[in-house]
Amino acid sequence: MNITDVERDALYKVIYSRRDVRKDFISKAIPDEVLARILKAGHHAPSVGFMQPWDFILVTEEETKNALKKGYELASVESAQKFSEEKREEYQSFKLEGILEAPLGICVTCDRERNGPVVIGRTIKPEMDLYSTVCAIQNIWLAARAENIGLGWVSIIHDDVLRETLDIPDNIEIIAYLCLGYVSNFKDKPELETFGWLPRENISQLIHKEKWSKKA
Ligand SMILES: Cc1cc2c(cc1C)N(C[C@H](O)[C@H](O)[C@H](O)COP(=O)(O)O)c1[nH]c(=O)[nH]c(=O)c1N2
Repeated sequence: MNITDVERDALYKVIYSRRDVRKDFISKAIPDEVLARILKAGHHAPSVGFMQPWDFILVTEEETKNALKKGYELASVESAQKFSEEKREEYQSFKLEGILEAPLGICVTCDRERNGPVVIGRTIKPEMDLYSTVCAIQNIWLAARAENIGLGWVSIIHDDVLRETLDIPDNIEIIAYLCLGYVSNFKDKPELETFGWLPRENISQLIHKEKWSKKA
């Protein structure tokens, strides 16, 4: 099956216009069939040895979100201490989660024992199952954008808060908590770029020819 030029352009449009979204969520519910498409896109990600180690916990209840938001707030205070004094205030001014505002949360986990213990491609680098799960997350992120749904990744929260609140067994690795919902707009650039926190790296500085020491 060939991809047409129009289809190719649509894919790049989705890639370049995807954003990490933490605000501007609107109250429109995500229809079940749309969510099913997004999750199926995640489930069709590549995975080491076709291990498919992921699970998706869907969070919609206010009480659950409130518990996670509390966890975020504690972790955010803890995180702020790690920044230099001059950066701290700016860090604290950023909105880095949309746990309560987003209608849907998805916790993505990795079952490190699934289809194991010996998995093709994971014998030498066991962490490949974690990376596979991140591939699923990227598919979800892009599929959500293609559905005009914003998604924000919240990693400023301790695993034990997610584990206890969502009843996740000890042998299951927690990879991400994602906040999803329709939004009033998608920004053109990463917020951290707009606010001058960091610029986008120059890609030519990241491409090496044959050896690390030789830049393209
Ligand atoms: C693994 C991981 C973890 C996080 C993120 C991303 C990824 C990949 N990002 C989003 C991140 O800040 C964002 O992707 C970059 O700033 C680039 O912006 P766009 O995603 O292009 O909009 C993110 N953002 C945020 O506000 N709170 C967070 O806890 C996190 N955590």
